[in-house]
Amino acid sequence: MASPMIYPANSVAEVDPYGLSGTILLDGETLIAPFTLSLQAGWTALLGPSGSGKSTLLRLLGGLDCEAELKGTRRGAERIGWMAQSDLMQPRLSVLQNVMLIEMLAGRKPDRNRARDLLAAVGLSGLESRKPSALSGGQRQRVALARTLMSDAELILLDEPFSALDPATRATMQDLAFDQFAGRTVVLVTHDPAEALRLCQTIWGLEDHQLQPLEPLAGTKPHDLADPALLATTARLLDDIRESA
Ligand SMILES: Nc1ncnc2c1ncn2[C@@H]1O[C@H](COP(=O)(O)OP(=O)(O)OP(=O)(O)O)[C@@H](O)[C@H]1O
Repeated sequence: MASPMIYPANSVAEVDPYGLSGTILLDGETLIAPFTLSLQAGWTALLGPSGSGKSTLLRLLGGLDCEAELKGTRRGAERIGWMAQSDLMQPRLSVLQNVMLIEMLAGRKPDRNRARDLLAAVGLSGLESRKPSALSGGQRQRVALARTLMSDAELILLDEPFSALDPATRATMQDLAFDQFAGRTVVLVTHDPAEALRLCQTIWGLEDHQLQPLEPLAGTKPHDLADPALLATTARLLDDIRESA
């Protein structure tokens, strides 16, 4: 039998470095009641209905500007990889320049070959010189994903990154992101129970101002789309969500 892993008490912060705890207030009212969110390497989902506060929680975790206020503590990263719900495309820049934008803004020399490779990986080869206005919504979302994949930050925050994609492309992009972000700490905001179960080792449900742990699906991620356990657990989770709505 393998001996248990023992961490010295003062190394806890290294093991579990990111998190958020406290209460989130919006206009003086409780948006999210007292909670503790502690993040480990790997994928964590924030699942919940529209307006429950998922994006707000993600923004606060990233230390980004927000209407809401955290009464509590944040353990964030110095640098984050951030994919917003809106694609944040710069309309005057080409697709390729948009993929390299974060590096350019940070004054780093962008890796043009990597940006091209990532555009190919998201299925957009040949569109490098187009302007964002000449792309479909799903194509724009894939440009935004390629831009986030350029990040070498340890903490990656994804706000509904696959929402505009057709089911086949969505699964391919989920697999790509899962592969590319291996070893990092990823927080995924989603409405989709199947997406959360397929990718995430930890799932938090946000509803009625409460953040509560939900049971993830055991086994190696990402789960096959046709995995019977994934289908059955998704159906059960959807039923639970509909019952509590
Ligand atoms: N800029 C803002 N000013 C005032 N209230 C805001 C602002 N942005 C969001 N809110 C409010 O904060 C609450 C939480 O919004 P948030 O965007 O975090 O929810 P969400 O769960 O991410 O929703 P969705 O799934 O629809 O994106 C909502 O009641 C929303 O109306």
